[in-house]
Amino acid sequence: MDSEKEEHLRLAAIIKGVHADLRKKFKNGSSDLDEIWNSHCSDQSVLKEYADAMYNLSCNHWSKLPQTRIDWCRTEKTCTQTENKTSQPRQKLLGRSEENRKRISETDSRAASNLVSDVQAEVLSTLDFQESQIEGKIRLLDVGSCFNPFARYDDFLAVGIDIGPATSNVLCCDFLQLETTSPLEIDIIKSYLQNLKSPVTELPKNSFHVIVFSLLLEYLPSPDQRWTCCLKANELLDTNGLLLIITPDSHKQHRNAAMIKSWKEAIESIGFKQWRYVKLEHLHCLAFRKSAKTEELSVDLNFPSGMLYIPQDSHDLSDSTNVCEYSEEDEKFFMDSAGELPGFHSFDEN
Ligand SMILES: C[S@@+](CC[C@H](N)C(=O)[O-])C[C@H]1O[C@@H](n2cnc3c(N)ncnc32)[C@H](O)[C@@H]1O
Repeated sequence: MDSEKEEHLRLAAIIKGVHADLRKKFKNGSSDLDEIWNSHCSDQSVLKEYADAMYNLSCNHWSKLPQTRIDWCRTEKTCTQTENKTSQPRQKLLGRSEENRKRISETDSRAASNLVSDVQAEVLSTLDFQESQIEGKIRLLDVGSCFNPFARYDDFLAVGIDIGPATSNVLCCDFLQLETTSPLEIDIIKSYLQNLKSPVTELPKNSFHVIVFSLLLEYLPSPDQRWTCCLKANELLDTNGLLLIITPDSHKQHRNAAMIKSWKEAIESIGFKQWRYVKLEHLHCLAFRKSAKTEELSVDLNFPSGMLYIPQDSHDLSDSTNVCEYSEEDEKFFMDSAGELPGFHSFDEN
């Protein structure tokens, strides 16, 4: 095994170990979820080791994958309109009305990927847009940001938050504990966000055009925590804002289709409409548009939390006492990701 492959395995083991350890503690039920979570968030050595491993994997290993999750978030029709051949400013895409959503979805299914074709650009140019435009940069909150990969793009005023930041441009914040406060006037939001300091304990409602959960939800051991994150995203998004969820899955699309359907149903029940869905080789990428405020909804907001399940939730870890067991899903994601690296074939070929 060459040294690059060994290093990938070492880093992947750190990530998988933290996920598996949290899941095991949660399933053992020896202490309650809040206690497990608070103790995890105060374990600086584990958070730092995880952050360094994730940063290293993302920048030195996975960035070689043909299409990364960050590219997907930035791509045309997801968030911004790169290489736009239309006369519409890119920010206007976020203000698209629900009427246009259907027409654009048809284009999406034809495209099946995020490639910007002339045909799509033509279709986009014929669309009318809502009056409301976004002035200035797109305000983007990257939850579980690790190293703020969006900071280097001029399109965004990117706020990266994480319980264990890997870089200094990410603010310390536990999204699960974050309080949402009254909305701010539009002309002061920008300077408010630019002047945030660690630790961030509160953010004003309706402040963001885009919220990103990239590989965040599967870090959390309980569906209730995933649910809390989605409810909070609704509160922090402006009307028509986008919630982008990226979750790993190296299986073919149909394998976890029921899970994705369940997520869609759950998230749509709290004031979102699915805007876009793409299955990349190793990832599901989902975009939801905020269509209503949670306080305007009559549904029981605690009802569908179990619908935000992941396959790992149902794995039985009860027999494992000291050893952290990795789920099949974790294993496949990391193996396949490494398999994409230049010079790698498969970990099975030893
Ligand atoms: C798998 S990493 C993903 C990092 C980055 N988003 C990416 O796509 O490469 C998950 C990140 O979520 C962070 N995280 C988990 N729970 C969090 C929470 N409640 N609030 C803020 N960050 C959290 C972890 O510390 C970790 O950095």
